[in-house]
Amino acid sequence: MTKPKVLISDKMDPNAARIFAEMGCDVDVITGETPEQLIARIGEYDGLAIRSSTKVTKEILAAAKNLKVIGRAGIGVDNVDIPAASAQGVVVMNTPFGNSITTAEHAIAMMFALARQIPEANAQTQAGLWPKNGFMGVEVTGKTLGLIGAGNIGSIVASRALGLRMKVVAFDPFLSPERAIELGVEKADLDTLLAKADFITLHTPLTDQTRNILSRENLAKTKKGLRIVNCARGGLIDEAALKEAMDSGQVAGAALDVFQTEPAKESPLFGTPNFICTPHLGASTTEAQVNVALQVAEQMADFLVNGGVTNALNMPSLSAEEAPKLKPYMALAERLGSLVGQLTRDAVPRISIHVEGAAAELNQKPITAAVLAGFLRVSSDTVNMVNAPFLAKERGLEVREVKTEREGDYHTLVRVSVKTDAGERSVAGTLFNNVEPRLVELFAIKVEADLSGDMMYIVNQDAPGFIGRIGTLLGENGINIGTFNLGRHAAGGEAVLLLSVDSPVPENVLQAACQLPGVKTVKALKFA
Ligand SMILES: NC(=O)c1ccc[n+]([C@@H]2O[C@H](COP(=O)([O-])OP(=O)(O)OC[C@H]3O[C@@H](n4cnc5c(N)ncnc54)[C@H](O)[C@@H]3O)[C@@H](O)[C@H]2O)c1
Ligand SMILES: O=C(O)[C@H](O)COP(=O)(O)O
Repeated sequence: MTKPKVLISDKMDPNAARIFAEMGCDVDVITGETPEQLIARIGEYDGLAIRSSTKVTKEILAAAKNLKVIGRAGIGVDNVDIPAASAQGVVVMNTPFGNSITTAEHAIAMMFALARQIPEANAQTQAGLWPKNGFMGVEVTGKTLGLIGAGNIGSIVASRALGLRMKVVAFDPFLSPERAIELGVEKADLDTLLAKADFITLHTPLTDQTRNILSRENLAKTKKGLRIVNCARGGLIDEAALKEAMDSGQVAGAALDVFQTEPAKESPLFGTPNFICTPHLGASTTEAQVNVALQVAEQMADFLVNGGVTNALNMPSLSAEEAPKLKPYMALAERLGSLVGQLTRDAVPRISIHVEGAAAELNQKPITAAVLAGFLRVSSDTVNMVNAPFLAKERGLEVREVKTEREGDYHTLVRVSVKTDAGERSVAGTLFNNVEPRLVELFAIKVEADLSGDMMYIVNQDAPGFIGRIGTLLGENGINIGTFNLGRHAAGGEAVLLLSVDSPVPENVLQAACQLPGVKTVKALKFA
């Protein structure tokens, strides 16, 4: 049997190459190539092991005729076109925890460097200036740290900051009150955090919701003299607005490990007093690099040699016998989880997954994992079916599984219910022809809808003429409706409308839909 061939295209700890070889793969380490060089080479490889430098674009994937798996030795996979990889059947794996401690430590190091102006004091001292009176720092003890994002890295930063006797205020819409108590942090909304924090540190992925979370408007709401640390992703801070806020004195210091454009060879922030930066070094310790290199090589080789799937972002972990039966259920489960996640803004302390009829005969674990992956992926693009149950536990989300073997109205049914402050809300779906996922119930209203692509969710008071008005609004804005699914409790009562649309609905159209008579809620939804 020919050995699988793996290319390591970014600088990686040598343990990765050793493990690939030991586990039966041929491995080449060729780093620093241009996209054109990679396109010319990639066709011969079964596996591609990367960090953040290699951008795995559609063009590279199109040339990767033999590629079966991409392994990211690290957390963020924003340098991989996952939809394109999935469409091509290429599994994308990451190592979700291997560099978390290291990155949290970098954030704390940056905070201290800012508080005591260490880089500039070092530079001036070494230049022979002995600037003894030029640097007056601040203590961190007793200060308030505003944590934006309280996931793996954010939680570690919180624990370290509490150890430094700081107060920690956390903004994370997916942080439950119970988990906040467990972490010892005060859960707050963003405006409260902005008003209270002496230091802010960011630990979220870059998503449509987090892009420019420190915008010009939000920077203006901060306490004067704030110090900011970003070791998560460039794009979370509006860099031009940050420069203005530093020049005006609103922000007393900023430390960035990540930039909107990387490599950041120039920036208006460079040279600004009290601005410090590192070249995306958050994960760069010996310990973290050994962790992620060993883990990515083990996972990828196990997949290429034995077919085992671990930490895949676009594929469930499954045995060969279970796979064909469970696959359509997992697609249904993931969509139901995603629907509930997208429609629930409040903290959710409990999620229940109830399988009924034919679904009750199957292994429920992968179904539950798929629901959790869909639900949690709304808040973090690094969630997969393997790490979702673990993350749910970490975040204090109680997961209940219920089985009813007897059939109800459908021969098979998966129901997902979440407990929120507003009460219990549930959605349910079935499989048509045993393979096609369909939503059949949405918050106690019977509907029938295929959850895919871009969609719009509208709750309105049932009244004549509404469907015409929404159709006209979308038509006038060039948005083509694919399917129209309507459900209501009773004529004239509350009705829900789920529309599939051929293109994303822009914010101004959502706002206009909100203004239509009788409309209570409008939300854009997106499904894989
Ligand atoms: N600088 C580096 O070298 C480096 C190293 C590792 C990770 N990272 C980056 O750090 C970030 C965090 O990683 P992690 O492992 O902690 O991820 P995680 O998924 O464990 O945590 C992310 C947290 O962000 C929260 N979140 C999502 N949307 C939010 C929003 N709109 N507002 C507030 N919070 C929101 C989520 O609920 C979650 O708790 C990622 O972007 C990752 O790529 C950077
Ligand atoms: O998401 C990550 O894991 C970090 O950004 C680390 O990136 P790196 O592997 O390129 O250092």
